[in-house]
Amino acid sequence: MTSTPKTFETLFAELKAKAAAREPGSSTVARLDAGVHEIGKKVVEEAAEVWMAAEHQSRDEAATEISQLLYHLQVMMIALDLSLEDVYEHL
Ligand SMILES: N=c1c2ncn([C@@H]3O[C@H](COP(=O)(O)OP(=O)(O)OP(=O)(O)O)[C@@H](O)[C@H]3O)c2ncn1[C@@H]1O[C@H](COP(=O)(O)O)[C@@H](O)[C@H]1O
Repeated sequence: MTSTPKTFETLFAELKAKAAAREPGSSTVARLDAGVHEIGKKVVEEAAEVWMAAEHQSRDEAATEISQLLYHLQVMMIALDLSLEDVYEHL
């Protein structure tokens, strides 16, 4: 059985559901509990890793770092109770 590829939207729905259920063992729940300051540090760390990978590593490594940055941005959105629409309206 093949699984459906994850997208920005499906990952966000998954993270929202885990946060709402306070799923045991979820790293997302732990990051939300740590708070906006800690989430913000991860956003900055992953952004720097995107930059370094873009300049010094492979396209695949850059894609991996970009995926991690997108994840941490989504965690920040949930911490701030922002919806996808709240962000999309500024695109
Ligand atoms: N897509 C991601 C994802 N991207 C990045 N990360 C986290 O961000 C970290 C980034 O890697 P680093 O090299 O910075 O690792 P690190 O320095 O050890 O980071 P820390 O864990 O110490 O903060 C990873 O180790 C993961 O903990 C993610 N954690 C979870 N997801 C997805 O989120 C969903 C929910 O996950 P859980 O909440 O854990 O169930 C699942 O579909 C996961 O695949």
